[in-house]
Amino acid sequence: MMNNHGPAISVSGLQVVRGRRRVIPGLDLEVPAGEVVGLLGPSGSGKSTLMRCFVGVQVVEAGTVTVLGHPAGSPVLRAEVGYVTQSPSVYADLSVRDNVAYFARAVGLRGADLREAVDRTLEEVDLTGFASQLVQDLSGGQESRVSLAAALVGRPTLLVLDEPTVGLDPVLRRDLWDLFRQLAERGHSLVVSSHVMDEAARCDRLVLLREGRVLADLTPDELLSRTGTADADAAFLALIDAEDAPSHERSAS
Ligand SMILES: Nc1ncnc2c1ncn2[C@@H]1O[C@H](COP(=O)(O)OP(=O)(O)OP(=O)(O)O)[C@@H](O)[C@H]1O
Repeated sequence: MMNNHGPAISVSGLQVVRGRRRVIPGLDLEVPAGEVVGLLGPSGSGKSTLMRCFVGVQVVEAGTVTVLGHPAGSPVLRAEVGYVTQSPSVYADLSVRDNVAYFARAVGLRGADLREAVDRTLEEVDLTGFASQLVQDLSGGQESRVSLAAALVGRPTLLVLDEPTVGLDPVLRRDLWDLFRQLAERGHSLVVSSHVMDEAARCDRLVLLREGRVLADLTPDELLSRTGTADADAAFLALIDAEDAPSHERSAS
């Protein structure tokens, strides 16, 4: 794991144009190291685009994105940043184990270290019983866990996970969030996007995006106390309503 004493990610003056739309008009953000940071926001608010900037696969119009002290996408970050997109990124005609072993090899693991890392990771994503099955014969939720295992196996310093719990049942979702927590306790940094507001409570920090802007950057407790609501869904709606209210109403409340 890379030694880095600064923030996991630092974004300054970021602007992104996709198609003909300025989908991120100017964004500043600091993601602390060693925490689980939830990236939340409505569909189209820019979560995936921002994650693409973190991993250096998005063309940016202006601004800087610094990851573990290096420009996003630098070759030195290749084994340090794990990224799981919304669409599966594994090989359908290989077995679960061969897929995970392939990604382990790609980050330099060999021999007994490789076997141990693959076994441990399959266990963590609850796929040990499916190790020899071809990916094309798995369910959607199982396949997305193979993608997660592929990103996890090299124990990257930073994990960027785009909606990793979509399509999973409540037990698996809970187990994965427990795993994210354990990884953060061991010093890894995680950025996890989600539509599911009840997952917000499991994060150390929340970044709420709206139309490519940071609407709020706070802890789950701060979110609830600032909005006076009982759950993250209601809190998010309250923040949006507050932003949309005419300014005289906002200052009166
Ligand atoms: N390839 C593309 N070309 C043009 N516009 C795009 C492209 N991909 C995304 N966009 C636009 O960029 C904006 C942000 O999209 P993005 O996928 O980052 O949002 P999101 O918050 O991840 O959404 P969701 O939760 O639905 O996945 C949207 O307005 C979307 O229409």
